[in-house]
Amino acid sequence: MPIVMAGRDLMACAQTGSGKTAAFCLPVVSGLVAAGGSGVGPRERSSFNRAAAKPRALVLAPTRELAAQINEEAKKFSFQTGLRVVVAYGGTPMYNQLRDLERGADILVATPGRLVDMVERSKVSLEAIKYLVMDEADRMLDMGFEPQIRKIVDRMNMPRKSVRQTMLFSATFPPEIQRLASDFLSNYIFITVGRVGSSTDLIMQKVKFLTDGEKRGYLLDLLQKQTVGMANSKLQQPLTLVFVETKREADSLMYWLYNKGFPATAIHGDRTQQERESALKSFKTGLTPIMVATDVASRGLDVPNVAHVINYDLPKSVEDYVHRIGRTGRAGKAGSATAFFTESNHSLAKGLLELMTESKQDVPDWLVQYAEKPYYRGSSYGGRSRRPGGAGSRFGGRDYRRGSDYDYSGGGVSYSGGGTGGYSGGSGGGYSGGGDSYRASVPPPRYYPSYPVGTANINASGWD
Ligand SMILES: Nc1ncnc2c1ncn2[C@@H]1O[C@H](COP(=O)(O)OP(=O)(O)OP(=O)(O)O)[C@@H](O)[C@H]1O
Repeated sequence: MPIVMAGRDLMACAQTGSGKTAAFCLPVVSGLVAAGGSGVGPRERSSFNRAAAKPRALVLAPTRELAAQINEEAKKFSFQTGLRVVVAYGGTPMYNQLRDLERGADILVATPGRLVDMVERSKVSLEAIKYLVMDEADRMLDMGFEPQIRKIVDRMNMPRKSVRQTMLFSATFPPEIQRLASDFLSNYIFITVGRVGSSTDLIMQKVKFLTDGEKRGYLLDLLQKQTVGMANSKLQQPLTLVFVETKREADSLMYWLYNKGFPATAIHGDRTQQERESALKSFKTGLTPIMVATDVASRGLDVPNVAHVINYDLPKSVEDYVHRIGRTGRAGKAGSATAFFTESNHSLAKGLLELMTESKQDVPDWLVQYAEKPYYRGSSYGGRSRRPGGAGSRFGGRDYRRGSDYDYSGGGVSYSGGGTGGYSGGSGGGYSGGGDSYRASVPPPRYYPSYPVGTANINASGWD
């Protein structure tokens, strides 16, 4: 927050569920209010003589549900400030969103596709953007989203990077994505809580070796074991999120579970937006305490009290695994995660082993053996991710501008100031950027909390 409030660009990496939303919402709201929030964002007549909203802050998110969630949070944070927060995402008719925009927008939360559409229709102008936030920034910039993001940032009249302030947030930041992301940032500070891409050790991780044919039976066992009897003698499932690879499998598993007596719903990209939202709602409220999901639900979603994340199919990269299991163990609460590992997940073994070891989990011997066995990279490379398995480079995955490890001995917050100028933190001094890299001989100033105040037991000791 102090870095953003000091006007610096920022690449920030902190574990899932540690409160990144507040970390960007509060300083943005504060900055807009300080700049004289009018309550209605400035607007102008476009060439079609229609009002174009000119938000001063833009928050981009990769999924519609996440955009909706950030919108809700941003509204809370700007309560009684007079600022208007508006959301724009696809899958729903544009009409209501446009009506909302017509009343002005100070903060616009959007998914990239719908935003491009609105800018092209002259409903939104990006020329007044002062703050640009990319949540889940590595996903925003991976192969799927990069062209749209470049279009929004470079070719839609947005102020250039030294004029606007740009902030990227995620729990994971592979070096390749950091390199790409730095195109959008100017003289930025990179701050991490814990190691880049690590998971919180509030999550108890287990991994089970299975064949594809054994998965359903084992899933049923797990669900039966965790079913608890309630006082009114009804059986109750704790909230359980089951990740699968394909949309078809999500539907098929949902029906199968339902027929076995487990109330389940499904969320994936082939369902209508209305179906997606009602699935999420019925999961959140516990009506269907089991939700089968594809990666559309892997990032950012904050459902309180998810007790168990099951990776029925493991994802292609360790980064995706970190985000998926991060749907539990949020805001200081404990959670558990079970992964079904099959022969075809070989490429993930090394990264998974490193992650589990680092977060002090019990690692089965067979996983160690798999991690040591060579595998053929070509066939296991999975579409979207830039790297197979994510193995290896994750732990080199700190600030890519630095050649070597720069974690402080305390293991908590690390940061490095880029470029010139640097940032002069408040009390205790200790940090002034100036130059490409900074290796502290003193702990950072108290100015940098290691994790949100009031959140307990998050795995980042820091100096606070
Ligand atoms: N200081 C705090 N004290 C207690 N709870 C907090 C605090 N900050 C955030 N929270 C709560 O923690 C939860 C997780 O926050 P948030 O969704 O912002 O996490 P995140 O870091 O963005 O996670 P992800 O990487 O999964 O997107 C939310 O329910 C939020 O309300």
